[in-house]
Amino acid sequence: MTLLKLKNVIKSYSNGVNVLKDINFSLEKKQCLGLVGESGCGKSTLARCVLQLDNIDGGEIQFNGVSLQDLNERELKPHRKNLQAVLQNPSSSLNPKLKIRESLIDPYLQFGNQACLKHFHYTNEEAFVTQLMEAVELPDALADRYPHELSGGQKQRVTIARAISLEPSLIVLDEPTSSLDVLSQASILKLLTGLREELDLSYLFISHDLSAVNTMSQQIMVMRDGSIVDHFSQENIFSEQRNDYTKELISLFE
Ligand SMILES: Nc1ncnc2c1ncn2[C@@H]1O[C@H](COP(=O)(O)OP(=O)(O)OP(=O)(O)O)[C@@H](O)[C@H]1O
Repeated sequence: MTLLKLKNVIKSYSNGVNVLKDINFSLEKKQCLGLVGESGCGKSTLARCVLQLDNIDGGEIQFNGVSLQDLNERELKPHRKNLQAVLQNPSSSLNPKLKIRESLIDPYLQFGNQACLKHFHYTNEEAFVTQLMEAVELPDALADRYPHELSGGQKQRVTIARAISLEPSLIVLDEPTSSLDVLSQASILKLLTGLREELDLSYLFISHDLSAVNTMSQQIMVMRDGSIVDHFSQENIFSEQRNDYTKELISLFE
């Protein structure tokens, strides 16, 4: 079943840059759709538009069968709990003044009454935080620390725990590992794959790194200058039919 569908999406910035040019794709439930492209091609803009943090200038963004682009903030609220993000820099995603446990409980306090949780169970704040820390394989004791007392990889695990806490249908992963060292990158990608299967999540996984996208995604799209120039199933990545730009990206990781 289709979870997210973009139809003829266009977006320009006020400086006249046409960042998104007629974007069309669908993301099926419980799948990971990878989006790869070089710096400046429009990936983060697309992420912000899908997350309803930025408006589009034309086209349609359907999420769970509902067109989101014309909804006001009050109408969007029930969809926001199902639409979460893990971004590049975990330090800027976490409030430095809040202990980890306070950051982890915050989404539940905002949206909990609308959440229909199947995997996590809310009995009290402490037990809920313990379940989340366990899910992202972090020691419970770290929940009483502040973000600056954690490593980059640990902080990213916390932002993942926050993102999964309401069991959303979609998580937009925008370069989730690019601020981490190679070992932490691999373990975060493994963790994300496990969580997707365990919690029936869907991911839009955005990266400049085709190798990372290839390990995570069932479907892969290649973006260049604001357009999707190639779109294929992961098993067809090495097919002769790939376009020249995709082949160029492949040659970088072979
Ligand atoms: N708020 C803005 N106002 C004007 N132009 C912008 C704005 N945000 C991004 N741009 C421009 O839009 C284009 C796409 O930017 P975007 O951040 O979406 O690219 P990206 O593929 O995510 O790049 P990176 O991988 O470096 O983050 C760039 O030319 C950028 O300079």
